[in-house]
Amino acid sequence: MKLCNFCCLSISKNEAANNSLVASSGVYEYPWEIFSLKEILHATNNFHDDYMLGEGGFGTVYWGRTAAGSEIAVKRLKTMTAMAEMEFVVEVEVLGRVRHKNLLGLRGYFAGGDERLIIYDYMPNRSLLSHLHGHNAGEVLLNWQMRMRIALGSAEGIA
Ligand SMILES: Nc1ncnc2c1ncn2[C@@H]1O[C@H](COP(=O)(O)OP(=O)(O)OP(=O)(O)O)[C@@H](O)[C@H]1O
Repeated sequence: MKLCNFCCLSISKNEAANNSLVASSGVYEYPWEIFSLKEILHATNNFHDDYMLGEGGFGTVYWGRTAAGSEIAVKRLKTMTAMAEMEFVVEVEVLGRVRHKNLLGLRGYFAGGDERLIIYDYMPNRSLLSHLHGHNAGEVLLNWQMRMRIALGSAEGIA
C-alpha cells in the first residue's frame, strides 16, 4: 500500500479539516471512478515523455490533468505479468476501500485489453525517499522533530 509520506508536507491541516468527507477518525470514503482510455490519453497527452513523473517496479507514472481540471498521476503498468496483475488488483482494491490523509488517494482505474492504468491524486512534493536519500535530500534538512512527525503520520496511515 502506498503511503502518502511526503504529501504530509503538501496537505495542510486546514485543507483536511475543510474536506466535508473527513470522518473524525481521519478515514473517509471518497468516490473513485472507472476512467475511459480516451480520457487518460487526453489527460497525459498520449503518455508523452515530458509528462513522465518516474518509474517504479511495475510501471511508469505520468502526470496528467483531467477534463475537470484536477491534476492526477497515472501509473501505466508494464507488460501484463501475473505479478503486475496482482499489483493492479491489490492496489485498486485496497486504496479503493479507504481514504486517509496519510495514504495516497486513488482516483480510479482503467482496465482493458493489455492496458492497466491506476489513477492517483498527484503529489507535487515527490517521494519521502527522495527527501531522505535522493535528489531532494539537500533541499530541506529534515530535523528529528520532522522525522518523528513523518514516522507517526506513516504509522497512522498503516493503522
Ligand atoms: N501520486 C504521485 N504523484 C506524484 N509522483 C508520483 C506519484 N506516484 C508515483 N510518482 C512518481 O513516480 C515514481 C514511481 O512510482 P511507483 O509507485 O511506480 O514506484 P515506487 O513506489 O518508486 O516503487 P514500486 O514500484 O516498487 O512500488 C515515484 O518515485 C514518484 O517519483
